[in-house]
Amino acid sequence: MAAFLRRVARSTPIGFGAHSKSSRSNFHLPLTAIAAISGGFSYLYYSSSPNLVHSDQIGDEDIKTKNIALIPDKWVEFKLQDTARVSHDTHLYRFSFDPTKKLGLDVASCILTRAPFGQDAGEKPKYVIRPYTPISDTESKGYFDLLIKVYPEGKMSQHFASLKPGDMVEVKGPIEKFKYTPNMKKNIGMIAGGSELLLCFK
Ligand SMILES: Cc1cc2nc3c(=O)[nH]c(=O)nc-3n(C[C@H](O)[C@H](O)[C@H](O)COP(=O)(O)OP(=O)(O)OC[C@H]3O[C@@H](n4cnc5c(N)ncnc54)[C@H](O)[C@@H]3O)c2cc1C
Repeated sequence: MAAFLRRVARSTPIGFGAHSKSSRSNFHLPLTAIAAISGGFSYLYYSSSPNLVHSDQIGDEDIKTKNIALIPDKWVEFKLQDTARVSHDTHLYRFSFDPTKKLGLDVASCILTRAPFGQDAGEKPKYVIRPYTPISDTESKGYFDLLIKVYPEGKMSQHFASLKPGDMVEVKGPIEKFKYTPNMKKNIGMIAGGSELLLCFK
């Protein structure tokens, strides 16, 4: 991981090699996008009616006008374009959508992902839901990247590990953890541990 972070700091491209030979599939990890602010998310399981749309079929005119792929109150399906192994237990996942749109996530916000996970007593589908923080530039159009550590018995991370290019993942967001605006504070200190990040402003 240390070597990976050094590469990130130098903005060295990491290739999606496993499924794509195109040099266009290389990508850069912007240092500014590493921050993940946590808090308040417990492990989530939902037994809910699907409120689902595909990212190419977004009908809301306002969302279309803003060229944003996410819809705050709906689960949107995104297609997995490619994956790349970063370490023995950590993988990059690139999801693609309309190349004229941005994902619609600000720095220090995250998304929710969900995957089917059995059935409840009434035989309705249950879902496992987990938050993730895309590491791609918030200005990127047509794709976003997740960096995910796969746990041996992790419900969602094992689901991610099983995905193949072309598979769909349901995403909801943005979940705004902190509204950051450029130059809002003179100094920002950060203390990071796992996915937790404590911000100190002055
Ligand atoms: C705001 C936010 C942003 C985040 N962003 C990211 C991100 O960008 N990338 C990322 O990788 N993670 C991120 N996380 C963490 C992520 O949401 C999940 O918590 C993580 O992926 C693990 O989920 P899981 O379903 O795979 O594991 P879980 O099923 O929740 O398991 C968690 C742990 O318990 C262990 N476990 C599970 N079942 C058992 C069992 N029966 N017996 C013993 N041990 C067991 C698992 O092995 C694992 O170690 C973020 C979290 C937050 C709060």
